[in-house]
Amino acid sequence: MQLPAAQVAVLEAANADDATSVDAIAEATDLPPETVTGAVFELEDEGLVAVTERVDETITLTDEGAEYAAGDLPEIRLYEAALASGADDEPVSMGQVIGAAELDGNQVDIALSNYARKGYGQIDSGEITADPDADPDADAEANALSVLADDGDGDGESDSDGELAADEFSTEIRDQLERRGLLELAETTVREITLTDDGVTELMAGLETAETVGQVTPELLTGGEWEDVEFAEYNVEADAEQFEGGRVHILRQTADRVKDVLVGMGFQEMEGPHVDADFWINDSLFMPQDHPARTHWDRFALERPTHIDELPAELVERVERAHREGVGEDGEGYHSPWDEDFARALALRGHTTSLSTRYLSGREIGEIEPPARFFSVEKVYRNDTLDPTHLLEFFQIEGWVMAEDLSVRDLMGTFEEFYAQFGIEDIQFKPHYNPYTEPSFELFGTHPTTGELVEIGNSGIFREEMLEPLGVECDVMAWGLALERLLMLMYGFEDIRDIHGTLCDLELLRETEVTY
Ligand SMILES: N[C@@H](Cc1ccccc1)C(=O)O
Repeated sequence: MQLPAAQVAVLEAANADDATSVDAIAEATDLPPETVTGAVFELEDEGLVAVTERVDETITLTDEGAEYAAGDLPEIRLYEAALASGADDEPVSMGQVIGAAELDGNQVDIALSNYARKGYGQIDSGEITADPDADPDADAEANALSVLADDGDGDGESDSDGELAADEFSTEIRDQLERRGLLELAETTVREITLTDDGVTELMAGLETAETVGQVTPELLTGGEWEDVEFAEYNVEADAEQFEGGRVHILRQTADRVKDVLVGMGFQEMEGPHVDADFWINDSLFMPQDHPARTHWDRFALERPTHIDELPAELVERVERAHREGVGEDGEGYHSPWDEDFARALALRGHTTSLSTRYLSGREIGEIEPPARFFSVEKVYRNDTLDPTHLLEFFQIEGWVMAEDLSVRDLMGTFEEFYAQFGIEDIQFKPHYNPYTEPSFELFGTHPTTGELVEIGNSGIFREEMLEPLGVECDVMAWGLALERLLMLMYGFEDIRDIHGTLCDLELLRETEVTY
């Protein structure tokens, strides 16, 4: 019988009396396990081998688990230090015992949260006692860790007796250690094969290797050889190693989706600099120069160059006048200093409303006639403190609508229409204050898992004091929404750092489907 090389090798390595695992065959034949698995399925189809499958659970120590297996669990170190300082007699100060146990950082928390649970003693108002009868040698978790560490190759089988290490301690202990992040459980499918009677017969009759081709190469094609060779068949059902390919980050995918939605609602995209003059970021928005958001604590200034070369002189003059005197008959300015040099300072933009003022001023694409709608989905930078809902940079969904007569109903209706496209139907509004809008509203949505209200944006109708110097004569309603917060509402994660930075949740990034 003629068979492809891999199948011949597998048949020769298999046996009629004992089941042989795919891994053992791979080792014996020097073929990759995927190739062996493929060949095994082919041979099973041909009736030459019988295949059995079972799911094995393997246990591996994490780095932290291995560290404790080699040394001691933090709670045991705490207990031993407590004993050594006489805490079995009378309570001793926690600080002293922690120091003596040489526990650092989060190991202190780990020790404290397991100490009383395991009966090593009590911790109460800064003092610790040690139970003289507790026995670290009988600590089931420590013993399970050392069984696993002895296993050496970490394949979940103890080397000495070939039995599963998992059987040597209870599932409660195993689950506890998994919760503590000291071990990882994984399931693998083990396939074993035996030769069938037909398989034995064919083997005895002698096998020949058929020259099959697994891959089409340029040489095969150009030389015309492809016409004569026999191609190996694909088995699309065979297990294969899983490769995690690159993919577009869900934040970027959602940004693209937001752009599609806004374009669908008739908006045009704005573009502009990440580093801009304070004039465009703040002054042209009627933001007083002594506003707290303009202090060096909040903004990322530029060291080189520090100032923009040029600002439109006439516009600067009008903006300055609005700041000093206000606009219109009853107008009131800020009565505070206004300095052009301050307006020329460069910084990373803290909002993309700088793009809106650039476009509204007519400097970007010329005078804009109503009705008009513009948007951007771009990065902004703020010197905030990092926490679960704040990053130093985030994406803002900026937008504005220019028309003759706009009201708060138009603003709210636009948000309802926009968010509904992402399945968010319960937007709430709260009156707010911005120097450049009147009225102003903050937007809130409900977090899908915690049920908490999450601030998702800020909006309003631009004031006369801002629009008049820019030369805009009709109404403009505008907003800045946080893309990351929209994502939180869509996918239910609670910490923005799950999708950003070194602590991000890779599984979430790999598996989340951006649907709309
Ligand atoms: N610039 C505001 C958003 C906003 C834009 C336009 C009008 C009103 C509000 C912010 O960053 O929070």
